[in-house]
Order: sequence, then C-alpha cells, then structure tokens
Amino acid sequence: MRSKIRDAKRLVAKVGSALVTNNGAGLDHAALADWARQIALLKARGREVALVSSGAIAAGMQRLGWTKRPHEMHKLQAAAAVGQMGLAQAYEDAFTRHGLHTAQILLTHEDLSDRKRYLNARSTITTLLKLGVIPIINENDTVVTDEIKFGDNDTLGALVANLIEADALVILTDQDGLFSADPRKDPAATLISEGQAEDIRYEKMAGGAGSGISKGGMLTKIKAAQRAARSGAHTIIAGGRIPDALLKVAQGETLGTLLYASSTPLQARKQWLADHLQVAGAFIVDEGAANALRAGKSLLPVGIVDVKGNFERGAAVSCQLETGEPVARGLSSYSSTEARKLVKKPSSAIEATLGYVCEPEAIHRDNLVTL
Ligand SMILES: Nc1ncnc2c1ncn2[C@@H]1O[C@H](COP(=O)(O)OP(=O)(O)O)[C@@H](O)[C@H]1O
Ligand SMILES: N[C@@H](CCC(=O)OP(=O)(O)O)C(=O)O
Repeated sequence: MRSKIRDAKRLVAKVGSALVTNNGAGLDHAALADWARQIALLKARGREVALVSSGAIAAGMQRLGWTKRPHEMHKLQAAAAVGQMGLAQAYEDAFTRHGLHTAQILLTHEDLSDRKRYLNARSTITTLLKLGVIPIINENDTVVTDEIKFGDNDTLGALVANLIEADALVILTDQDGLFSADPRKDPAATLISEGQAEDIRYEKMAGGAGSGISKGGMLTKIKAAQRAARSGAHTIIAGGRIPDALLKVAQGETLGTLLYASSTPLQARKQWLADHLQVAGAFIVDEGAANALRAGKSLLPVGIVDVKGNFERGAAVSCQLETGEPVARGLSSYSSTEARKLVKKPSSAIEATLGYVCEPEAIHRDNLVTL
C-alpha cells in the first residue's frame, strides 16, 4: 500500500498549528526551514508539492505582543492578518535558500464550493506548480471565522487535494499518527498503520485537539482523509517532528497512518462528473469534435457550432451533435456569453476575441466524461 505514496506525483502537505508554532509563541523557524529543505528535495526528484500551513494567529499574537489568545473573533482575525505577513515571509525566506519561489494563496471554503472560483483557484495553483513555485496556502481568516472557531486547516488541506487532484495528502502533526485512542489520555493506545479512509471506526478513535493553540484534533484529520479520498487522494497522518518525515512518507516508508482511497484521482473525478452533474446548458459540436471527445480529447472552441442556455464559467454542460445525440458532459472553461463569441474559432483566436484567455480548451479532457 505504501507504494501508492511512493508513486504519488502531486502531494499536498499540511502542517498544523501544533507544529508550526513554538507552543503558541510565534513561529518555529527551524521547523519551517526543515520542511522547506524536504520539499525542495522532493521537487528535485520530480514531485509537485503544495503546502497548507497554519500559524497566522500564533505569529500575529507574537508580533502584537499578546501573551494570551483572545476570545473575540475580530481580535483573532486581526492577529491572523498581522501574522500571515510573518508566515508568508518566513516561508519565502526558507524556500529562497533552496532557489525556490513561494506564492501566497488564501482561500475560504466558499471559494471552493463556487464553481467559477473553484476553477480559478484550480488553474492558479496548478499553474504555480507547473512553474515550479511552492504554493503556501492558508485560510482567509479576514473574511471567514468558522475555521478560527474550529481551528481546522485539515479540511482546507483536503479541499485543496480535491481541487488540484493531488495523489496524496500528508498531514503532519504533533503525534506519530492516528492511535487507537488519544495517546495523551490513554498511554496504552497503539498506532494504526493503515486502513481505508472511509472506515467509520477511525472516527471513534479520534478525540478532540491536544493543545490550547490547536483546536481541530484527530477527528478533523479523519474527516479530511474521507474527503480527500472522494477525489482519489490517499492521506497519511504522520509525526512532523520525526526527522525527514515528509521525505520518508513520500518514499513510501512505513511511517504514521495511511488512510487510503479506493480510486485514482482521475477515476474519482470522472465518476463524480458522471454521477452528480445537473447540466446548465449545451455545446452543439460538429462530427470532428464528437470524434475527438470519444477519443478522450478536450473540446476545443473550433468544434463548437452553437451554444445553448446561459451559464457561468465552471458550469456543467452537455456536448451534443446537432441531431441531439449526447456525446459527453463536462465543466466549461467559459461562460455561455464568452463561448458564443468563440464558436468555430481556433484557440489561437481566443485572446483577440475576448481580450484574454482562460484556457485554450472549451472543456479540458480532465473535466469531461464521454457518454
Ligand atoms: N486517536 C488519536 N490519535 C492521535 N492523536 C489524537 C487522537 N485523538 C485525539 N488526538 C489529539 O489530536 C492532537 C492533534 O491535533 P491538533 O492539536 O489539532 O493538531 P494540528 O495543529 O497539527 O492540526 C494530538 O495532539 C492528540 O492529543
Ligand atoms: N488559519 C488559522 C488557524 C487554523 C488552525 O489552527 O488549524 P490547525 O492547524 O489544523 O489546528 C491560522 O493560520 O492561525
């Protein structure tokens, strides 16, 4: 089973408050530098890594000279806004030493449930990965408070894994993995080595959070593994203080707890597209485009002869022949208004027509299922 992780090309690593901060007093710069070193090595070995990191509130509290975590949401949000600067700076410094650039991405759950924003976030992060930049992701605590209340970047890690179709989500924390019971309360608890992410027994083993600064605990990690599995990503929960934890996990060494998914990212995405999509409109395509779609290729604007319905970028649309015969369905890279202007045009004409290019394809093959 661990070979699944050894073969994982795209990984999301999540480091929690329990690790990023020095017991709540600012950032643990040595720890950050060490993850940067490990991620740089993984990159050099051809892996893509996005990093979801907590720590904004703890860093902000230190910068503001606060010794006690406030209870008021607006103060916590202010601390997060101050601290995010330090967090981003610390990562940029750490990765610069390895010749790598970082990019700051602040997201909310709403961003990822809105189709248009979802596609935009997806294209940005995947473009950054292709450019060799390390995306450093945190929640946008200025505009949402749920995450501060629940102290849960685990869910964000899973959402990002879904978003970029990562092969694996590596959650690093202050325990060596999932134990049969909270090891802080039950010294006889034993480490679970691996199991299926959807196995509901694990939820019962996961108690609340361990320290004052973290709130999510193991339960949010198990839920995150279940969510990641829905897009085919395997999850590993491992001890972030174990030397070379990330490298070892990525090499497929038996470390921490592996909660595996039963399908691959692409299978899972296509299944989701096949099962759940209510279509908002249609692309009427010519024979050539229909054949390309049946051969598993993307839909290019040049093969579209007409656009039916009104829809936004990211909407689910069907692709059909003029006879009404359905060929495929998928997520449109363009709104219906934009797509109407692109009918029968080569992709090279998109920029001249719209003034910008979202994607060269009207529907990318990863976002398509043939019928
Ligand atoms: N079954 C369990 N196995 C391991 N840890 C558990 C379990 N149940 C609860 N925990 C607690 O979860 C804590 C990790 O979660 P949390 O403090 O939220 O970390 P992070 O900040 O890394 O997200 C551990 O310190 C531990 O006390
Ligand atoms: N986004 C916030 C808090 C998120 C948080 O604490 O999550 P976790 O590390 O999973 O316990 C921060 O950066 O401080």
